[in-house]
Amino acid sequence: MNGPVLQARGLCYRPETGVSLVEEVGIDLAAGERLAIIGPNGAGKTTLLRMLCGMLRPSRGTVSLEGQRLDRLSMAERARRIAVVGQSDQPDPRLSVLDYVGLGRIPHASLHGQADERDIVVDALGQTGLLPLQARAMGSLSGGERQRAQLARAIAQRPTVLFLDEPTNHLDPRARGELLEFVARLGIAVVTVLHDLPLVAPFATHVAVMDKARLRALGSPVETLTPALVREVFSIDVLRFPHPEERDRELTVFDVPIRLSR
Ligand SMILES: Nc1ncnc2c1ncn2[C@@H]1O[C@H](COP(=O)(O)OP(=O)(O)OP(=O)(O)O)[C@@H](O)[C@H]1O
Repeated sequence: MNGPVLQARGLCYRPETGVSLVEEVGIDLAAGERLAIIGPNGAGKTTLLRMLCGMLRPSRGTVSLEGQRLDRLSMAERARRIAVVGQSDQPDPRLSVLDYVGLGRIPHASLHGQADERDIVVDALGQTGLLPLQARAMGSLSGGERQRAQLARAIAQRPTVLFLDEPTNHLDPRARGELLEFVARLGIAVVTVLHDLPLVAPFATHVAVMDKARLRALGSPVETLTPALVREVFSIDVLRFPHPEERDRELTVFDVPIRLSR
């Protein structure tokens, strides 16, 4: 399809009591595009993500999935087309990794044969490197392994749009890059909250910069991660240098000052 797979118009969220947490956000995402939502703590990133994936009803505005209003789709239809890996997901610690990843197939259960279902689950385990751990209990996994299992469950869902909230939490630096590379290779539309600024440009095709409940900028990484905007929103400097060994690469340094008095 040519139009956006995910479209948001005039999204606002204001709890019954209190100030607005998200104001007037509009977003278009086409198939295969990857949107990183960045911004300081408390800027409204997770609130925006939760509205985009249908977990939170906007106070105003609409979200559409492949041209259909999200709030008019049945729960089953949403579950077939949207997968979410949230920050506070608490997988049942007694489930085996295999059974947990298999939960991703529940929305599709009546549509395929048992053998196909099992192949899809095994494929998701294989893609995330979890085949050797498939018999382990979820409660016995390390933070990084659990993160991968959650991603495997989401992949097994075969969604149109994948939503991730800080997916690189709990992962070491190398694993962070590998996870995002893997997600990018899926080729589907992805929306992720990301705190790892150095990984934003290599991963995302689009960046939404949230600050104080508002969309401060929306565009490509080059358009949005400018030194002026990064300084204004995050209060840190961003510096770019030619890579000393690879001629076509630039190194970007986010200069986070830790000044200890002696
Ligand atoms: N239901 C709610 N009622 C009142 N305030 C809320 C509610 N949900 C979130 N907040 C507040 O709204 C602000 C934005 O929260 P949100 O989780 O969207 O921020 P965030 O940008 O994802 O932050 P972080 O980077 O710290 O995870 C925070 O100050 C949070 O405490």
